[in-house]
Amino acid sequence: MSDTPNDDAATQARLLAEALPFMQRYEHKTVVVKYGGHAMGNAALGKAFAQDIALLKQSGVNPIVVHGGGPQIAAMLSKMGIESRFEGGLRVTDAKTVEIVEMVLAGSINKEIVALINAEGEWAIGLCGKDGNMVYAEKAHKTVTDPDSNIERVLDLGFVGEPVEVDRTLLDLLAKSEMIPVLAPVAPGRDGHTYNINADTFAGAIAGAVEASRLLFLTDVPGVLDKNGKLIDELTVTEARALIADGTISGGMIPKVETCIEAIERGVKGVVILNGKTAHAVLLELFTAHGAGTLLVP
Ligand SMILES: Nc1ncnc2c1ncn2[C@@H]1O[C@H](COP(=O)(O)OP(=O)(O)O)[C@@H](O)[C@H]1O
Ligand SMILES: CC(=O)N[C@@H](CCC(=O)OP(=O)(O)O)C(=O)O
Repeated sequence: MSDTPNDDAATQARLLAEALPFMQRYEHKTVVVKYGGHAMGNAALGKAFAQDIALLKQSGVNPIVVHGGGPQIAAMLSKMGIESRFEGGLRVTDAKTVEIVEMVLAGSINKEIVALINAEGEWAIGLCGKDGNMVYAEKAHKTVTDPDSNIERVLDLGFVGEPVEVDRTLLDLLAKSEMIPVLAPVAPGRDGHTYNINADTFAGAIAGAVEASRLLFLTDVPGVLDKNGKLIDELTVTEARALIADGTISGGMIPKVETCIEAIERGVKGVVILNGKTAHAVLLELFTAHGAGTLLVP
Protein backbone atom coordinates (compact mmCIF):
# COMPACT_ATOMS: atom_id res chain seq x y z
CA MET A 1 0.00 0.00 0.00
CA SER A 2 1.21 3.54 -0.73
CA ASP A 3 2.29 5.90 2.06
CA THR A 4 0.78 9.12 0.76
CA PRO A 5 -2.17 10.15 -1.38
CA ASN A 6 0.33 11.30 -4.02
CA ASP A 7 1.81 7.81 -4.24
CA ASP A 8 -1.71 6.46 -4.67
CA ALA A 9 -2.37 8.93 -7.46
CA ALA A 10 0.93 8.03 -9.14
CA THR A 11 0.14 4.30 -8.95
CA GLN A 12 -3.33 4.86 -10.34
CA ALA A 13 -1.97 6.96 -13.20
CA ARG A 14 0.60 4.27 -14.03
CA LEU A 15 -2.02 1.51 -13.98
CA LEU A 16 -4.32 3.56 -16.18
CA ALA A 17 -1.52 4.29 -18.66
CA GLU A 18 -0.79 0.56 -18.86
CA ALA A 19 -4.47 -0.30 -19.32
CA LEU A 20 -5.18 2.37 -21.94
CA PRO A 21 -3.92 0.52 -25.04
CA PHE A 22 -5.99 -2.51 -24.01
CA MET A 23 -9.05 -0.34 -23.46
CA GLN A 24 -8.61 1.17 -26.93
CA ARG A 25 -8.27 -2.30 -28.44
CA TYR A 26 -11.72 -3.29 -27.14
CA GLU A 27 -13.51 0.02 -27.73
CA HIS A 28 -16.85 -0.58 -29.51
CA LYS A 29 -16.19 -4.34 -29.41
CA THR A 30 -18.55 -6.88 -27.91
CA VAL A 31 -17.28 -9.04 -25.08
CA VAL A 32 -19.42 -11.93 -23.80
CA VAL A 33 -18.73 -12.85 -20.18
CA LYS A 34 -20.14 -16.13 -18.88
CA TYR A 35 -20.52 -15.87 -15.11
CA GLY A 36 -20.72 -19.39 -13.70
CA GLY A 37 -22.75 -20.33 -10.66
CA HIS A 38 -19.59 -21.54 -8.93
CA ALA A 39 -17.87 -18.19 -9.52
CA MET A 40 -20.66 -16.35 -7.64
CA GLY A 41 -18.76 -16.91 -4.43
CA ASN A 42 -19.59 -14.13 -2.01
CA ALA A 43 -20.78 -10.52 -1.78
CA ALA A 44 -17.28 -9.02 -2.25
CA LEU A 45 -16.62 -11.10 -5.39
CA GLY A 46 -20.06 -10.26 -6.74
CA LYS A 47 -19.40 -6.55 -6.28
CA ALA A 48 -15.95 -6.83 -7.93
CA PHE A 49 -17.56 -8.63 -10.89
CA ALA A 50 -20.25 -5.92 -11.22
CA GLN A 51 -17.57 -3.19 -11.02
CA ASP A 52 -15.64 -4.88 -13.84
CA ILE A 53 -18.71 -5.06 -16.08
CA ALA A 54 -19.55 -1.41 -15.32
CA LEU A 55 -15.98 -0.34 -16.06
CA LEU A 56 -16.00 -2.21 -19.38
CA LYS A 57 -19.12 -0.29 -20.37
CA GLN A 58 -17.62 3.01 -19.21
CA SER A 59 -14.51 2.23 -21.31
CA GLY A 60 -16.59 1.95 -24.49
CA VAL A 61 -16.76 -1.85 -24.57
CA ASN A 62 -20.10 -3.54 -25.17
CA PRO A 63 -20.37 -6.26 -22.50
CA ILE A 64 -23.01 -8.99 -22.53
CA VAL A 65 -23.31 -11.13 -19.40
CA VAL A 66 -24.58 -14.70 -19.60
CA HIS A 67 -24.93 -16.32 -16.20
CA GLY A 68 -25.32 -19.83 -14.88
CA GLY A 69 -26.49 -20.96 -11.49
CA GLY A 70 -26.04 -24.72 -11.29
CA PRO A 71 -25.30 -24.80 -7.51
CA GLN A 72 -28.18 -22.40 -6.80
CA ILE A 73 -30.61 -24.59 -8.79
CA ALA A 74 -29.33 -27.64 -6.91
CA ALA A 75 -29.94 -25.88 -3.56
CA MET A 76 -33.53 -24.99 -4.51
CA LEU A 77 -34.23 -28.49 -5.85
CA SER A 78 -32.88 -29.99 -2.65
CA LYS A 79 -35.15 -27.71 -0.56
CA MET A 80 -38.04 -29.16 -2.54
CA GLY A 81 -36.80 -32.72 -2.01
CA ILE A 82 -35.67 -33.19 -5.62
CA GLU A 83 -32.24 -34.70 -6.25
CA SER A 84 -29.94 -33.22 -8.94
CA ARG A 85 -28.72 -35.68 -11.54
CA PHE A 86 -26.17 -34.90 -14.27
CA GLU A 87 -25.15 -36.79 -17.40
CA GLY A 88 -22.20 -35.56 -19.47
CA GLY A 89 -22.15 -32.35 -17.38
CA LEU A 90 -25.82 -31.56 -18.12
CA ARG A 91 -28.71 -31.57 -15.67
CA VAL A 92 -31.36 -34.23 -16.35
CA THR A 93 -34.40 -31.93 -16.45
CA ASP A 94 -37.95 -33.23 -16.06
CA ALA A 95 -41.11 -31.07 -16.20
CA LYS A 96 -41.00 -30.13 -12.49
CA THR A 97 -37.26 -29.40 -12.63
CA VAL A 98 -37.52 -27.07 -15.62
CA GLU A 99 -40.04 -24.92 -13.70
CA ILE A 100 -37.57 -24.52 -10.85
CA VAL A 101 -34.66 -23.93 -13.23
CA GLU A 102 -36.57 -21.06 -14.87
CA MET A 103 -37.57 -19.64 -11.49
CA VAL A 104 -34.00 -19.63 -10.18
CA LEU A 105 -32.14 -18.64 -13.36
CA ALA A 106 -34.50 -16.12 -14.98
CA GLY A 107 -35.78 -15.01 -11.56
CA SER A 108 -33.64 -14.63 -8.48
CA ILE A 109 -30.11 -15.00 -9.88
CA ASN A 110 -30.78 -12.86 -12.93
CA LYS A 111 -32.21 -10.01 -10.87
CA GLU A 112 -29.42 -10.25 -8.30
CA ILE A 113 -26.76 -9.71 -10.99
CA VAL A 114 -28.78 -6.89 -12.58
CA ALA A 115 -29.05 -5.16 -9.21
CA LEU A 116 -25.30 -5.52 -8.57
CA ILE A 117 -24.40 -3.90 -11.92
CA ASN A 118 -27.00 -1.15 -11.50
CA ALA A 119 -25.55 -0.38 -8.06
CA GLU A 120 -22.34 0.52 -9.94
CA GLY A 121 -24.21 3.26 -11.82
CA GLU A 122 -25.01 1.33 -15.00
CA TRP A 123 -28.25 0.24 -16.71
CA ALA A 124 -28.36 -3.52 -16.70
CA ILE A 125 -31.43 -5.35 -17.93
CA GLY A 126 -32.19 -8.96 -17.10
CA LEU A 127 -33.58 -11.21 -19.84
CA CYS A 128 -33.73 -14.82 -20.95
CA GLY A 129 -33.97 -16.42 -24.37
CA LYS A 130 -37.75 -15.94 -24.32
CA ASP A 131 -37.50 -12.13 -24.35
CA GLY A 132 -37.70 -10.43 -27.71
CA ASN A 133 -37.61 -13.83 -29.47
CA MET A 134 -33.90 -13.82 -28.71
CA VAL A 135 -33.22 -17.58 -28.60
CA TYR A 136 -35.19 -20.64 -29.67
CA ALA A 137 -34.10 -24.08 -28.53
CA GLU A 138 -34.63 -27.67 -29.57
CA LYS A 139 -34.42 -30.74 -27.37
CA ALA A 140 -30.76 -31.69 -26.99
CA HIS A 141 -29.68 -35.01 -28.47
CA LYS A 142 -26.46 -35.90 -26.67
CA THR A 143 -24.36 -39.02 -26.59
CA VAL A 144 -21.59 -40.00 -24.19
CA THR A 145 -18.76 -42.45 -24.84
CA ASP A 146 -17.58 -44.59 -21.96
CA PRO A 147 -13.77 -44.02 -21.79
CA ASP A 148 -13.15 -47.66 -20.73
CA SER A 149 -15.41 -49.61 -23.09
CA ASN A 150 -15.59 -46.93 -25.84
CA ILE A 151 -19.34 -47.67 -26.11
CA GLU A 152 -21.50 -44.72 -27.15
CA ARG A 153 -24.80 -44.14 -25.34
CA VAL A 154 -27.66 -41.79 -26.29
CA LEU A 155 -28.83 -39.61 -23.38
CA ASP A 156 -32.41 -38.56 -22.68
CA LEU A 157 -32.01 -35.36 -20.70
CA GLY A 158 -35.69 -34.34 -20.75
CA PHE A 159 -36.18 -30.59 -21.20
CA VAL A 160 -32.54 -29.79 -21.87
CA GLY A 161 -32.23 -27.69 -25.00
CA GLU A 162 -29.67 -26.59 -27.57
CA PRO A 163 -29.96 -23.05 -28.95
CA VAL A 164 -30.86 -23.40 -32.63
CA GLU A 165 -31.96 -19.85 -33.51
CA VAL A 166 -30.48 -16.64 -32.10
CA ASP A 167 -31.91 -13.25 -33.07
CA ARG A 168 -29.56 -10.41 -32.17
CA THR A 169 -32.08 -7.60 -32.81
CA LEU A 170 -32.84 -6.93 -29.14
CA LEU A 171 -29.17 -7.18 -28.15
CA ASP A 172 -28.24 -4.60 -30.83
CA LEU A 173 -30.98 -2.26 -29.60
CA LEU A 174 -29.75 -2.57 -26.03
CA ALA A 175 -26.16 -1.88 -27.08
CA LYS A 176 -27.32 1.31 -28.84
CA SER A 177 -29.29 2.33 -25.72
CA GLU A 178 -26.23 1.91 -23.50
CA MET A 179 -27.91 -0.98 -21.65
CA ILE A 180 -26.04 -4.04 -20.43
CA PRO A 181 -27.90 -7.30 -21.15
CA VAL A 182 -27.75 -9.95 -18.43
CA LEU A 183 -28.99 -13.21 -19.90
CA ALA A 184 -30.35 -16.34 -18.22
CA PRO A 185 -29.94 -19.57 -20.23
CA VAL A 186 -33.60 -20.49 -20.57
CA ALA A 187 -35.32 -20.50 -23.95
CA PRO A 188 -38.57 -21.61 -25.56
CA GLY A 189 -38.86 -24.28 -28.22
CA ARG A 190 -41.04 -23.87 -31.29
CA ASP A 191 -42.86 -26.86 -29.75
CA GLY A 192 -44.12 -24.63 -26.90
CA HIS A 193 -41.91 -26.17 -24.19
CA THR A 194 -39.42 -24.29 -22.03
CA TYR A 195 -35.86 -25.58 -22.24
CA ASN A 196 -33.01 -25.54 -19.75
CA ILE A 197 -29.79 -24.74 -21.61
CA ASN A 198 -26.33 -25.14 -20.19
CA ALA A 199 -25.08 -21.59 -19.59
CA ASP A 200 -21.77 -22.23 -21.37
CA THR A 201 -23.60 -23.45 -24.49
CA PHE A 202 -25.94 -20.44 -24.32
CA ALA A 203 -22.98 -18.03 -23.99
CA GLY A 204 -21.29 -19.62 -27.01
CA ALA A 205 -24.44 -19.22 -29.13
CA ILE A 206 -24.79 -15.56 -28.12
CA ALA A 207 -21.09 -14.87 -28.76
CA GLY A 208 -21.41 -16.39 -32.24
CA ALA A 209 -24.56 -14.43 -33.11
CA VAL A 210 -23.11 -11.05 -32.06
CA GLU A 211 -19.65 -11.85 -33.48
CA ALA A 212 -18.03 -11.20 -30.11
CA SER A 213 -14.37 -10.23 -29.97
CA ARG A 214 -13.88 -12.08 -26.70
CA LEU A 215 -15.67 -14.88 -24.89
CA LEU A 216 -14.68 -15.29 -21.24
CA PHE A 217 -15.80 -18.12 -18.99
CA LEU A 218 -15.56 -17.33 -15.27
CA THR A 219 -15.54 -20.50 -13.22
CA ASP A 220 -14.20 -21.79 -9.89
CA VAL A 221 -10.88 -23.26 -11.08
CA PRO A 222 -7.87 -21.44 -12.60
CA GLY A 223 -8.66 -22.91 -16.05
CA VAL A 224 -8.38 -26.36 -17.62
CA LEU A 225 -6.20 -28.58 -15.45
CA ASP A 226 -4.11 -31.51 -16.67
CA LYS A 227 -4.06 -35.02 -15.15
CA ASN A 228 -1.79 -33.76 -12.35
CA GLY A 229 -4.02 -30.79 -11.55
CA LYS A 230 -1.64 -28.30 -13.21
CA LEU A 231 -3.04 -25.35 -15.16
CA ILE A 232 -2.82 -25.66 -18.97
CA ASP A 233 -2.07 -22.12 -20.27
CA GLU A 234 -2.88 -22.84 -23.90
CA LEU A 235 -4.95 -25.65 -25.34
CA THR A 236 -5.48 -26.53 -29.00
CA VAL A 237 -8.79 -27.90 -30.25
CA THR A 238 -7.19 -31.31 -30.92
CA GLU A 239 -5.65 -31.44 -27.43
CA ALA A 240 -8.95 -30.41 -25.84
CA ARG A 241 -10.83 -33.20 -27.66
CA ALA A 242 -8.23 -35.74 -26.48
CA LEU A 243 -8.59 -34.58 -22.85
CA ILE A 244 -12.39 -34.99 -23.04
CA ALA A 245 -12.01 -38.46 -24.60
CA ASP A 246 -9.56 -39.69 -21.94
CA GLY A 247 -11.66 -38.33 -19.05
CA THR A 248 -9.18 -35.62 -17.89
CA ILE A 249 -11.88 -33.06 -18.69
CA SER A 250 -15.11 -34.15 -17.02
CA GLY A 251 -18.37 -32.88 -15.52
CA GLY A 252 -19.18 -29.20 -16.01
CA MET A 253 -15.86 -28.61 -17.80
CA ILE A 254 -17.11 -30.68 -20.78
CA PRO A 255 -19.82 -28.26 -22.03
CA LYS A 256 -17.44 -25.37 -21.35
CA VAL A 257 -14.62 -26.78 -23.47
CA GLU A 258 -17.02 -28.02 -26.17
CA THR A 259 -18.43 -24.50 -26.41
CA CYS A 260 -14.89 -23.10 -26.67
CA ILE A 261 -14.13 -25.52 -29.52
CA GLU A 262 -17.30 -24.51 -31.40
CA ALA A 263 -16.58 -20.81 -30.84
CA ILE A 264 -13.00 -21.20 -32.15
CA GLU A 265 -14.27 -23.11 -35.18
CA ARG A 266 -16.71 -20.26 -35.86
CA GLY A 267 -13.76 -17.86 -35.82
CA VAL A 268 -14.20 -16.28 -32.37
CA LYS A 269 -10.75 -15.21 -31.19
CA GLY A 270 -9.75 -15.02 -27.54
CA VAL A 271 -11.80 -17.73 -25.88
CA VAL A 272 -10.58 -18.00 -22.30
CA ILE A 273 -11.55 -20.09 -19.25
CA LEU A 274 -10.46 -18.34 -16.06
CA ASN A 275 -10.93 -18.23 -12.33
CA GLY A 276 -13.94 -16.11 -11.38
CA LYS A 277 -12.95 -16.47 -7.74
CA THR A 278 -10.09 -14.05 -8.34
CA ALA A 279 -11.43 -10.54 -7.71
CA HIS A 280 -11.53 -8.41 -10.91
CA ALA A 281 -10.69 -11.43 -13.08
CA VAL A 282 -12.42 -9.80 -16.09
CA LEU A 283 -10.41 -6.55 -15.95
CA LEU A 284 -7.15 -8.39 -15.32
CA GLU A 285 -7.80 -10.60 -18.34
CA LEU A 286 -8.85 -7.86 -20.76
CA PHE A 287 -6.93 -4.77 -19.64
CA THR A 288 -3.52 -6.11 -18.57
CA ALA A 289 -0.70 -7.87 -20.38
CA HIS A 290 -0.88 -10.81 -17.99
CA GLY A 291 -3.69 -13.00 -19.31
CA ALA A 292 -4.82 -15.62 -16.84
CA GLY A 293 -6.46 -19.02 -17.23
CA THR A 294 -6.55 -21.30 -20.27
CA LEU A 295 -6.58 -19.78 -23.74
CA LEU A 296 -8.19 -22.02 -26.36
CA VAL A 297 -6.46 -21.82 -29.73
CA PRO A 298 -7.13 -23.46 -33.13
N1 LIG B 1 -9.69 -30.98 -16.44
C1 LIG B 1 -10.40 -30.16 -15.66
N2 LIG B 1 -9.91 -28.93 -15.36
C2 LIG B 1 -10.60 -28.08 -14.57
N3 LIG B 1 -11.83 -28.34 -14.04
C3 LIG B 1 -12.38 -29.54 -14.32
C4 LIG B 1 -11.70 -30.50 -15.15
N4 LIG B 1 -12.51 -31.58 -15.26
C5 LIG B 1 -13.60 -31.33 -14.53
N5 LIG B 1 -13.56 -30.12 -13.97
C6 LIG B 1 -14.60 -29.56 -13.12
O1 LIG B 1 -15.31 -28.56 -13.81
C7 LIG B 1 -15.78 -27.61 -12.85
C8 LIG B 1 -16.20 -26.33 -13.57
O2 LIG B 1 -17.42 -26.53 -14.25
P1 LIG B 1 -18.83 -26.15 -13.55
O3 LIG B 1 -18.92 -26.85 -12.24
O4 LIG B 1 -19.91 -26.41 -14.52
O5 LIG B 1 -18.61 -24.63 -13.27
P2 LIG B 1 -19.45 -23.32 -13.65
O6 LIG B 1 -20.55 -23.22 -12.63
O7 LIG B 1 -18.45 -22.24 -13.54
O8 LIG B 1 -19.97 -23.49 -15.06
C9 LIG B 1 -14.58 -27.48 -11.92
O9 LIG B 1 -14.93 -26.99 -10.66
C10 LIG B 1 -14.05 -28.91 -11.86
O10 LIG B 1 -14.62 -29.59 -10.76
C1 LIG C 1 -28.71 -28.26 -19.00
C2 LIG C 1 -28.00 -27.73 -17.81
O1 LIG C 1 -27.16 -28.42 -17.23
N1 LIG C 1 -28.31 -26.49 -17.44
C3 LIG C 1 -27.69 -25.84 -16.30
C4 LIG C 1 -28.01 -24.36 -16.39
C5 LIG C 1 -27.24 -23.55 -15.38
C6 LIG C 1 -25.75 -23.59 -15.62
O2 LIG C 1 -25.24 -23.98 -16.65
O3 LIG C 1 -25.04 -23.08 -14.55
P1 LIG C 1 -23.47 -23.11 -14.32
O4 LIG C 1 -22.84 -22.29 -15.39
O5 LIG C 1 -23.35 -22.51 -12.98
O6 LIG C 1 -22.99 -24.54 -14.36
C7 LIG C 1 -28.23 -26.43 -14.99
O7 LIG C 1 -29.40 -26.81 -14.92
O8 LIG C 1 -27.46 -26.46 -14.02
